[in-house]
Amino acid sequence: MSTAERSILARGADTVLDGGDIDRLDTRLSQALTGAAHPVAVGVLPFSTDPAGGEQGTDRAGARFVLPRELWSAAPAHGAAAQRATRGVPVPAEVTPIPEPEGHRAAVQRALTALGEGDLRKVVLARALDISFTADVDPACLLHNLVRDNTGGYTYAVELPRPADGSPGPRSLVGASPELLVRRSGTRVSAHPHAGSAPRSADADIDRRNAEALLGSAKDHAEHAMVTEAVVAALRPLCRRIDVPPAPSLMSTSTMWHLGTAITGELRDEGISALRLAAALHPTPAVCGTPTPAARSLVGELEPFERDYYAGAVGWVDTAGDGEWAVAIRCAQVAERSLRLYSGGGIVAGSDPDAELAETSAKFQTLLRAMGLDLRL
Ligand SMILES: C=C(O[C@H]1C=CC=C(C(=O)O)[C@@H]1O)C(=O)O
Repeated sequence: MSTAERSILARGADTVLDGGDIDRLDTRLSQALTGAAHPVAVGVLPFSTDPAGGEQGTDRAGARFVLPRELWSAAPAHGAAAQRATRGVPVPAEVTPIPEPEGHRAAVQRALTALGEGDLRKVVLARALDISFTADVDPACLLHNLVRDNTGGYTYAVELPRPADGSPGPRSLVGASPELLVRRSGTRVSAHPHAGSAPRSADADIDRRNAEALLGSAKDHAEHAMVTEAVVAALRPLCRRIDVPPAPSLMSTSTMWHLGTAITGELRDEGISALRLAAALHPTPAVCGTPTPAARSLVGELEPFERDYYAGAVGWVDTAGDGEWAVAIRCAQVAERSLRLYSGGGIVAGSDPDAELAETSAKFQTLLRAMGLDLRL
């Protein structure tokens, strides 16, 4: 994982811990970290934290932690990735959107109808893009280009567990997320939810106008406020002090503008690890919706694919319980010759199906650019 502050590189596995139950994993992790070669475990959480996920014999994506054989913590990696890597990302043979653009518009329309009927106030709907290649994709090459293009945020690559269906070959999740789920350093806790989006433009005037329109959009502020409220509600009982800016700020990546709120607090109890904090917050309405159960079930009904690790979290935790977790968005699952890209957006009252489709297309560009692909979707 590479951030604006540092990069962490973990290689090889001394111990691997799999499973769905985060509380049990947290306990097993602190035991395993005692006396480990390195004081850090790196890991990935799926979108669905169903306790059966990752258990033997089930095909649900589960949490996974690795106590690495080798570990380096270094300065940000962006300087070292100045040159674009071209080998390792072959020419695509076939591109399949799931669903087709019309299907995503229809799903947004159905979500808008659902918003008008019950207590649902927001749901995040995603679509996927399957790309097959004639040769293997090198995740390291993709990671290199993502690091090069994204000097802020959290750029990551993590190996995933083998699926229970017996598919061969390694799989990994590679992405560049702007969003901090949670960071813990001693008693200090931070979260930086992002929600509300507009595309960047190469034309400086259009780019500025897009940013201004986002800052002035009541719909985007409402969409954002639901995330901030949920994050504050989850952290407040755990904190003796919590600081929340009165309004979101304009954030940017190389492809998107967002509204973001930097929340900080002071934990009451240093006994709660960064992993337990991540589990207390996940899934926020930035990736699921409000209220969570109704949104989660609508996601399951309307999205024609499993999210697996998309919209989960990627991060690390150390012996002291400190750690940093990014929301696993702007990512692709890489499996030898195939890639699945994911992109989602929040639907609230006032959302427009065409604009939502365009927003997911713009968010795909983070990965497509790193692959050197100029695909208009
Ligand atoms: C769910 C995604 O983005 C989230 C983060 C920032 C802005 C978002 C939005 O405006 O909808 C999403 O909540 C994604 O990129 O797949």
